[in-house]
Amino acid sequence: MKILVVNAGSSSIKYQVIDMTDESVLAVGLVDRVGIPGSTLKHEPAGKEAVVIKQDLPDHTAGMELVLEVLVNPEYGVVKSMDEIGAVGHRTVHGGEAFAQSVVIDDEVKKVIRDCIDIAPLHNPPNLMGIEACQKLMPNVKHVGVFDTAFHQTMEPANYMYALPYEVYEEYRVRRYGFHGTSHYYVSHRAADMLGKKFEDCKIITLHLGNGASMAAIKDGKVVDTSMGFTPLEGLVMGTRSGDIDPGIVFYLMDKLGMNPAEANNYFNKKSGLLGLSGVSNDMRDIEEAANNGNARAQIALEVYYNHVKGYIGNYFAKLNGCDCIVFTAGVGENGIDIRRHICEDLDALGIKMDVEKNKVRGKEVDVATEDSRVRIFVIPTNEELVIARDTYRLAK
Ligand SMILES: Nc1ncnc2c1ncn2[C@@H]1O[C@H](COP(=O)(O)OP(=O)(O)O)[C@@H](O)[C@H]1O
Ligand SMILES: CC(=O)OP(=O)(O)O
Ligand SMILES: [Mg+2]
Repeated sequence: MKILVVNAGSSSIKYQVIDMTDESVLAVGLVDRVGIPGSTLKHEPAGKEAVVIKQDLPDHTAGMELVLEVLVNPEYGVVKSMDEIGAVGHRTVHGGEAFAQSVVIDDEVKKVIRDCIDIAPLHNPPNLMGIEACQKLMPNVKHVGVFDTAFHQTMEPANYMYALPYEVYEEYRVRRYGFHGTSHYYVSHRAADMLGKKFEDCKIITLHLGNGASMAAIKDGKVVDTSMGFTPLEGLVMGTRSGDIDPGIVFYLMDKLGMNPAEANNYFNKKSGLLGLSGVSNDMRDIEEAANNGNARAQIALEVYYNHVKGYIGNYFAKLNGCDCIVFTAGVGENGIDIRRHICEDLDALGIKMDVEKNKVRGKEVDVATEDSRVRIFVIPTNEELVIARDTYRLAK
């Protein structure tokens, strides 16, 4: 069976077609600037040259229509007709407490995703648009929702409850959920393989450092804690998100800058983080370049970034009572050689010692710890699409 995997963001649609007979990737693609003039689709069929199509796409349905056209194109398509696609797997960010597993999407499931829009305003609306566009265009196949929150549902109340009046948990489900679960799941299982141990016997700290960034502490096959919380705003410094701050700042700046709640939400989610601190960019490569050229704000942005990550390593070390390995993944984690080096600097008291020569790698599964490091340091490229395809296949076949 061939599976279409869809990750619909607010102005983008990422997709892959995976043949489950051997899990080979037949095509990957990205539709950019959905709903913004100047939309483009970049389609990369395996073993062939990439195709770029420029065509304005007013909404996600128009974007998905173009994707489906491209997939069956006689020249650069990867299937003869859409009948060859057996099921569609959708990355879905917030599933609240409803899903600890992936599910076949029906009206009930869509209602839960809709109900969570309030608490995932950046992610759930485009996810839902992607699902509805695909259901309209492919009504006869199963659509499976794979939730960022699912893997973290093993957390105990000690780690998922906030010290707020208990009623807000009961009435509004205000608690910590955690995100990027599909990625933490994938890399932690790969890490157990690299350790040569059963997943259930490992203590693992995973660092998903992308544009959005989060960490997880995993023990006995369960997530003990993770850095994102009620929304994907908590935790590490991200491209445009502040991560942990004193919540008092929110009220103070709402007053000083005259922001209403929606404006404040936008401020801490989209104008903060590396972008806000540096004034340069949300992209880590730009920040590093600016810092190397002497930009003091970019340098501070990097130092704050490292500091948050180091803090969580210590936090999770304590919560796990030690750890077998830490795992770097996602765009920055897989490629940021200097970033990884700075994060691991002066952690030898915890038994974390990096071999800086071995660390000079990008996008490969490697152990970059010294021989005598008590804790292994793995670089593991994440593969959320493969996890989504596997779950979709399991539920659809
Ligand atoms: N060679 C590199 N060095 C440092 N950071 C990198 C490198 N390549 C990519 N990145 C960073 O990875 C981030 C994007 O990560 P990614 O996991 O693709 O994000 P997302 O999926 O959240 O869009 C960007 O900040 C980008 O700068
Ligand atoms: C949940 C989340 O932060 O996702 P992303 O990194 O794709 O923004
Ligand atoms: Mg990502």
